[in-house]
Amino acid sequence: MVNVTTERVGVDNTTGDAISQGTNYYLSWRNNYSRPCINLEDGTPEISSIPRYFNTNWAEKFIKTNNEFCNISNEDNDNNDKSSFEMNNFKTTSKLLDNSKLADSSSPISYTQNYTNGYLKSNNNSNNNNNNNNNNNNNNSNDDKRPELNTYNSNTKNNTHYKNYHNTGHEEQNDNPNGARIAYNNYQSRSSRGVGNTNVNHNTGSNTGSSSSSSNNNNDYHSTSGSSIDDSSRNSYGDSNTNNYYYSSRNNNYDYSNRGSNGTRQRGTYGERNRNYYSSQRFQLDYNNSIQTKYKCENRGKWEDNKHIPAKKNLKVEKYLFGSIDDLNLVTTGINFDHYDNIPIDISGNNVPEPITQFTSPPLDNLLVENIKLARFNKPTPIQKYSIPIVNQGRDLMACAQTGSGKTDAFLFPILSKAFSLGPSINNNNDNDNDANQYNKISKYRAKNIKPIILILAPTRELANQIFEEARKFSYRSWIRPCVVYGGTNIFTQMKNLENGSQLLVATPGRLNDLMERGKISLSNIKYLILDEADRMLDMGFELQIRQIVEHYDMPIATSRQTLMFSATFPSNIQNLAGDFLNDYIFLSVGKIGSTTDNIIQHIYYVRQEEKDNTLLDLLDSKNYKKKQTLIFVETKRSADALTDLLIIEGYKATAIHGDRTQLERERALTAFKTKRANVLVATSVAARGLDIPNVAHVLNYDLPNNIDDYVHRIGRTGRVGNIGMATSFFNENNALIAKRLVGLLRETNQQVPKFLNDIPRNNSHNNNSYTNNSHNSRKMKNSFRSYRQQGRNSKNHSKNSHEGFYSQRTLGGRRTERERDTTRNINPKIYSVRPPHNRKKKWGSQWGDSIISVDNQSDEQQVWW
Ligand SMILES: Nc1ncnc2c1ncn2[C@@H]1O[C@H](COP(=O)(O)OP(=O)(O)OP(=O)(O)O)[C@@H](O)[C@H]1O
Repeated sequence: MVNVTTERVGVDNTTGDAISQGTNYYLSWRNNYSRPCINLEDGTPEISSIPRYFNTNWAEKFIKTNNEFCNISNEDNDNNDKSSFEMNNFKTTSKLLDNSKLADSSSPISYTQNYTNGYLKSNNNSNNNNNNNNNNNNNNSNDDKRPELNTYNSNTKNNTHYKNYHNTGHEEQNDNPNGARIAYNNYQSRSSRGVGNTNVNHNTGSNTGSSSSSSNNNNDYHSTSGSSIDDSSRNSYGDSNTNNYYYSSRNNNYDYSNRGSNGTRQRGTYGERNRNYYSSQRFQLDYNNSIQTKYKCENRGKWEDNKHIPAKKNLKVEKYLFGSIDDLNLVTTGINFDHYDNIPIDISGNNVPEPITQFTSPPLDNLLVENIKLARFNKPTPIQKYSIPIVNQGRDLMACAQTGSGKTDAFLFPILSKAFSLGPSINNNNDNDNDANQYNKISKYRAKNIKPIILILAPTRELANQIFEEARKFSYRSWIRPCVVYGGTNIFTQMKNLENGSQLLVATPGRLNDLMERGKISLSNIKYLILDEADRMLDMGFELQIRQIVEHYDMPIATSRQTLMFSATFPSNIQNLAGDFLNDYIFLSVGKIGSTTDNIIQHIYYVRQEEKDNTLLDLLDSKNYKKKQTLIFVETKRSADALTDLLIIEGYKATAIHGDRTQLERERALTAFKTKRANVLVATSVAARGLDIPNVAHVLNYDLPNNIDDYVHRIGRTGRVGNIGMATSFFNENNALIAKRLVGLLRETNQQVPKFLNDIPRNNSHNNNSYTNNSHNSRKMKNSFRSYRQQGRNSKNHSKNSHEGFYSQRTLGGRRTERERDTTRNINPKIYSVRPPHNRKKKWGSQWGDSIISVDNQSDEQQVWW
């Protein structure tokens, strides 16, 4: 049963009067409590039961047809009205408004992308009845449904409102025009048990005084507390929580206990998650600001009469782009920066030019050198020394250099410098036109002025964004306008932004293909094609998409463009494949291919699967790691959430980034970590490559990857540009496949190799199947692990930081008591974002659950979205 049903009723969009069916404008609400606001039979309002404001104001707003979008407001409501409703931005597909389905509790409501920023308020005593009625319904409701309307109605009790309420379980950026009244609530919206919701008031603080504020609000923490309440008996908690954080914690605890041990974390998640919404208001603001600035903070030069005319300096923009010297957000070079000069260089190809030693003009453009100074780069890194003259000479390049050694600028500097001095040169090459099929012609025709000359492709959204930011920095004052397009964000906004022209486009392959299919961009003018993380871009996951971009559309052929590929790892099979896209290229490798920098101190600990949590907590509390910015890698999205929950419960400022979070959440999490508002970032492999996060002191592989290259990229998030970093990995039987390569890598970089890794039979770890197939070796390996485990158990005083193993003090001495945990929580009540557990997806319908890929070792573009 559902409690509120909707049905189409014609409404005059200027007067708000209900009119007969057949108009373009529909709106419909009534609750099934047989007090219809609107007579559904003939579409006319029943004046007696329709609140006045429904007639006067709602149509002033935007009420759109076909059940897609309604924006209803009762701004005239003077709060004395009974049964007042207010809803904003209610968007749904037609099925939601199918009355018969809604009325039928046994048939799941199957709609897609149902999205509401709903806002509902009711001050009517009689709604209490309604509410009770709803409670029953809610209790009986089927979890397989997404009970938007249940939830609405369950909240028709006194003084409740929702803001930015997203029914389908995904957080969404709210573009609710109500400004300050925006707040978030996700979890309740999914709860069909909505009684607890009735006392929730989601208040941002800025909400005070708005007509939507109700009596029991005006405190950030109140919303926190209420939001995790799950049954009616807790309403009183909700009430008393109004202004008190502590109670909110108690509510969460209460939930935990009710859920049993397994549910503890889940409820924790909900609770924390809601807290996050409010504590993260600032994140949201930051995000909005940055989006706005992203498009506004420009200072463009011109290309006129075949001359580059740089724009005047703008100190504000300069500060925004280059930061100040004490800016936390900047990565600064470390004490070992000069050691880069000692790394051996391997270079092959015809006519290799001499490396440069300084950033000077020539060979670089004057403006670029000025910008490099603004970025406070004193001298080039080895990869930059070589790549700048190579690209200047017009050569293709396949380059491999250690993580954090400045590869991004190694391709940006020379291409920007060339673009600054050469200007836009329209590609008149007809070869490509001959190849162009009908589709391409259409594409060219429609893609009027969006013809970038530089295209940079990256595997993840965050990396694409980062490269864009770097390009924006170094194209300051120039005629080049960088743009970025990636999935998970509004494609129309991106298209609109592109319409202002873009000479340098950074993209993830999926989104670029999408835009190409829509004919929004033409690649006919591309002079430089760059694949960052090239080995990843050419492996099985992306190769097809890259081929599509390079070969299917109107991009000039390899001889008519310059192609550059960069990565820290380059397996030889991928090198061969890369040859397809390159023309007479130079191969450059700084240091050993696929190796890591010895600025990273690597520890490998033997940790049994079931001891990982405790060991992690011990580690994070230990002297060497305490309060350091720590990036933790796990294998799956689910475990990322679970671990983040645990850390939050234990009082750490933790947040998570993985492919199941919305882009907004991902960006917020990253911002929180970068600005040290969160000290721990739990990530899947989606954050393994390319991300340049300042001050990551410690990378922790809670789960080791199966592939050594992934390991190299992951630990490469620390120890960048000459800084010292620390990487710790938990190793156990599950990681046998990586053991041999790991030992090799540790030796190569002069790290201590733990005995248990040495003990693993040689031929086991490098062949994927040997561990399982070769029973002799398999037994040998198991024995070796067993004796090792035994040794750990017997030795309670085992050194915590021994290279041989890490035995959790918690495991040896017992877990922390509940009280200890509470203490931590109260001392450190600031909680950061996590996403609710994934099982909710399964809960909410097979259409979601079916499409979820649980192992997140894939990048964005590969993930299946609902
Ligand atoms: N010449 C330089 N002097 C000082 N800092 C530099 C220099 N070149 C680059 N950097 C800075 O070094 C940091 C790391 O650079 P970048 O992200 O390009 O590394 P990378 O080699 O691409 O790493 P990864 O392999 O992880 O992608 C950035 O913050 C960048 O601004």
